Amino acid sequence: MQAATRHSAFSSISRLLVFLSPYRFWLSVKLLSTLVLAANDILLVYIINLLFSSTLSGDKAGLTQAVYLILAFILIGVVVNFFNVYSSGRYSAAVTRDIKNTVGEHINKLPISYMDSRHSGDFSSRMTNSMNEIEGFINNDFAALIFHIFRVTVCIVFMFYMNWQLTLFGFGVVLLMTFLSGAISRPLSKYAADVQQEMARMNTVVQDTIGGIHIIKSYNLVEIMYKKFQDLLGKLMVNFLRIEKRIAAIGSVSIFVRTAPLVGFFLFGGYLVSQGQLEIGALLAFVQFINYLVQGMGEIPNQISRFKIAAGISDYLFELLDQKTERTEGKQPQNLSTEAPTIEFQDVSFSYDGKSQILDEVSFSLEQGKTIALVGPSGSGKSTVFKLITGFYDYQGGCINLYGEPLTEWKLSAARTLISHVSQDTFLFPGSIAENIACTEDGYKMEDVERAAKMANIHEFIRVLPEGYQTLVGERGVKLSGGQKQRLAIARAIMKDAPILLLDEATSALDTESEKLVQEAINRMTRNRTVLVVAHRLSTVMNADRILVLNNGYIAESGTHAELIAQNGIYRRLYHNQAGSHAEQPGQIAQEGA
Ligand SMILES: Nc1ncnc2c1ncn2[C@@H]1O[C@H](COP(=O)(O)OP(=O)(O)OP(=O)(O)O)[C@@H](O)[C@H]1O
Repeated sequence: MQAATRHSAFSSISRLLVFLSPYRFWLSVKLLSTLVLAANDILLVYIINLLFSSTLSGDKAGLTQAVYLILAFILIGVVVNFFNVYSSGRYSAAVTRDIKNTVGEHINKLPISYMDSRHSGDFSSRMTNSMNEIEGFINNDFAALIFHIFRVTVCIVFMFYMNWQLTLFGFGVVLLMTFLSGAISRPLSKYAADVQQEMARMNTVVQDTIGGIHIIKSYNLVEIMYKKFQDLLGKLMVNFLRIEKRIAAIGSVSIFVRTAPLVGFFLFGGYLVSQGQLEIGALLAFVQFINYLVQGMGEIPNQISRFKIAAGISDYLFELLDQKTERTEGKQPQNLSTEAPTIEFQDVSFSYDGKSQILDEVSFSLEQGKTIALVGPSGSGKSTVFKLITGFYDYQGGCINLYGEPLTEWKLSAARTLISHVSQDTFLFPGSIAENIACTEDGYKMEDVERAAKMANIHEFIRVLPEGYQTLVGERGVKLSGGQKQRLAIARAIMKDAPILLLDEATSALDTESEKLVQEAINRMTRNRTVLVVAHRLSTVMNADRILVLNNGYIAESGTHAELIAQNGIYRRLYHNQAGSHAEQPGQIAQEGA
């Protein structure tokens, strides 16, 4: 996993603020109430001063005024505190929801090339752990920082006004503390981002373990996965401890900062009172100011640490938002040419990593209504051809045309409406069988779903299930057999009714009955469609209008079954290898290496 690009803490936090802007009203209530609460604390100092001065001088009017002010202080505290807490509750949940929506929407638009380079656990970690931290920050931490900065500033102004010598002493300590806590808290953003990454890695291992539990158990890999988990937990602990150590150090500095000014104050303040240069009421007010000051000086470094942690986490979260999304503009499927080939590759070259060439100037043309079978050794690039047609990856050389128009000019989602892709690995959404066949956001008609299921030879199986089409399929369809999943995928493609079919025939061995049902379903599905098939079944290969043999990234042979057998090349060898070992069975032609 790449580390998130580090920005300055302020620029990272300013990205969060953009999400706060729709909730300006409640944010303003939070800020205003925070300032009023800080001002109320200053009012308390005034009340203390007034109370003592009036008591010592016997000023009854002053005493009455002090009592009224105490009542006002309590009333303001109660009412404003309510709005202070309520307002942040109002916007923080909404902001978190908005950020999650934005990030979630962005993830959906990210190109497959980016998704392939990440693990799904990484995405879920960003959506959960990172979001919890950010919610805490916008709910409380940033307002606490403003509160203390404001109160400390006002305190300093008043303290200078009351006695500048005593204030200067406190100031020296403040500067020392700021320097120390800044130095200590600087690496916190980095540690926080590291912790998030460790957490993401842990999610990844947990997801892998759960997803692959059958394989893990059957290969006795439980110990290995557990060890991986333990290692990551260990690394996480190290990072947590580093953060805790820093926070503890910051806490120790805070204790020093709390006590040092007080000691100095009492010595120097007592001297000034004894000299008659300071009133006792003013001295007590000064005590309270000092109290606020040291509280602030203790809290501000902590809040700055939280600020830096939040900045590190937002960097990590927003790194996703900085990724370029797929093309959303371009040609729509209107007035499709009836003459142009459905799919045309013109000297297409492609590499995943910019180093090893997977396709090297591949050219072919698939006419409307025809079937081309792609065969070739494992890893020769057959599935990659599909990925390029569906626009999952950008090719580096040549041109791919759909209905005579370059793919690069198509709106990608529009091009995909023309394509049904049946892959080897059928993904089943958590939901009912009917929903899995319909696969659409819009409503669907049950008779259409049933018609597709009948054509795919899966209707009889579904019909006898206790809940029929409403039966829920578990995560990744564990309750269905391989053949049933394949037929469900075929029903899905029939239901989509797209003119182009990309069919990656499953290589998993099926029993004869299941094989027959799947083959019938494929025959019905491919009728009247333009088909590009990665073929493993002999019947599919032999019935194709043309066969392309991919080898080492280029098309080594091309022709009908009869032509290629006559050529005495790779195809003939593949065919005879297979016919030799599976003379009576279809299947596995492409996998039997050349
Ligand atoms: N996302 C990816 N990133 C990097 N390399 C990849 C990626 N997907 C596939 N490859 C590599 O590209 C090459 C071609 O893979 P591809 O899946 O297209 O082969 P294939 O002919 O379909 O193989 P098979 O018949 O085994 O499914 C392989 O060397 C594979 O390792």
